[in-house]
Amino acid sequence: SITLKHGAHRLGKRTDKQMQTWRNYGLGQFIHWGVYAIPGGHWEGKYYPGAAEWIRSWKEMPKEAYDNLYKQFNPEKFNARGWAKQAKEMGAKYVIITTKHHDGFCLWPSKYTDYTIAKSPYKKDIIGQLVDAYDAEGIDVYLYFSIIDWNHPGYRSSLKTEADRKEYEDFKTFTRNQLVELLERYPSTKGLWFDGSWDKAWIEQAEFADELGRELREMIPGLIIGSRFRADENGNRHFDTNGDMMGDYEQGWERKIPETIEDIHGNDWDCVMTIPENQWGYHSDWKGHVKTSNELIEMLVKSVSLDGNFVLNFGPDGEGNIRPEETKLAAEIGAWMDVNKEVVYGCGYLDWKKQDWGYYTVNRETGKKYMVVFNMPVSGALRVKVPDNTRPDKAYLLEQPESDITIEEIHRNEYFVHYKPMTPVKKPFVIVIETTESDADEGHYQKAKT
Ligand SMILES: Cc1ccc([C@@H]2N[C@@H](C)[C@@H](O)[C@H]2O)cc1
Repeated sequence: SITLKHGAHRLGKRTDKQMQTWRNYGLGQFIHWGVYAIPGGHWEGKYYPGAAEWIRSWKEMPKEAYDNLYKQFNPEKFNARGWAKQAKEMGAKYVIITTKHHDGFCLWPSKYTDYTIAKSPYKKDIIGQLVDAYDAEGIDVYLYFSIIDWNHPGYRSSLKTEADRKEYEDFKTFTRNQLVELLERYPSTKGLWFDGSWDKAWIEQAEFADELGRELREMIPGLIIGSRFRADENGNRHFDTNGDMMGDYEQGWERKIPETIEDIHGNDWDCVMTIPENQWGYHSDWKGHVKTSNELIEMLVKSVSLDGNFVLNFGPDGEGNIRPEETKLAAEIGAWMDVNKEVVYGCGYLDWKKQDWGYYTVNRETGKKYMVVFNMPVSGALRVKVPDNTRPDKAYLLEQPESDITIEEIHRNEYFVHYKPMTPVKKPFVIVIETTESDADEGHYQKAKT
């Protein structure tokens, strides 16, 4: 590997308490809220086919009109306590809230720009109310911050001229000032979720960004920052020139989930996911597939089974309401978590061969192993392959610990867990499997000669 000044400053996973807490969350909530919720994906009767929070970039949306929307922003229905309560009932352990998206509108009264909630009819600090409400529910708060800021005069996506560079220096100072301001105003923040860091102009700022990251981490010891924040001095993002991850967890899994444990390269990671195909901010007319709670629970469990966190996005409307579709899904996920949360919280990857019926998770403290079943085989026989020297002794339904499910040995290190539900299975369910570590008994199985 080569020597880098602004590459990864740590190899391997962080082992401190704050990061252990982060690793054990399992389920998080993303909130995308801002002035883009007012048009909600439409403008003068026209339907915007893109992601609602990007409507300002739509050729049909006059920039002037968008940039004046904040003068109408007065979400009277906004109730931070209600949002936090709903997230608690869903089972979210952390929340990531947009403080400022690419449009540059600040949901907190920043003193570094007038384009903030303080200058809207609503006036009050939205971030402050959300931080207090989620803290009160015991849900850890993380702040989303977009480096891209279409409102700031010094913002550039690339630096072509000396004038660009001069302007961009102001933008860099502004960016730093806002981040320091956020951590000063909201010291209970556990981490920053950066977005909009792919511009060439920002990629050239390896030294500045590295120094800024150091300064922010100094302000809140243990602060957690993902791999999307900065590039190294060779313009490499997420992974530096030596292939080492920059930041505390990988932020590459946006609307996608790794397939195998090899895909995560031994790093912590989060998957951030939308309920429709690709809407983060509020769009009043979702098109295409809207995910069901079964799909979202499977994504959650799949993420946990591969040592990641799953963060589900909510896009409140211009009035401050969480829309009915999201409320319904939050309740369905919460009902499932009420019964099955122990397969998510504090759990991670079990190195048993993945089977078709679903996913294994294991509690990192207790070693308790779970089979989370999504696909019941017609035979009722759930195949389980165990490592050498491991023997499954007992299996029972998490919901009925007295249930005793038959385990049949069918081959060396291979078993059928026989379970035929009495009633049709409508939601994923969990079988706890207990094992004994036994010495290798050769057993009577013969390998085929081929
Ligand atoms: C191409 C693209 C740019 C920005 C995004 C932003 N990242 C998500 C977390 C949302 O904030 C979305 O606007 C998504 C796709």
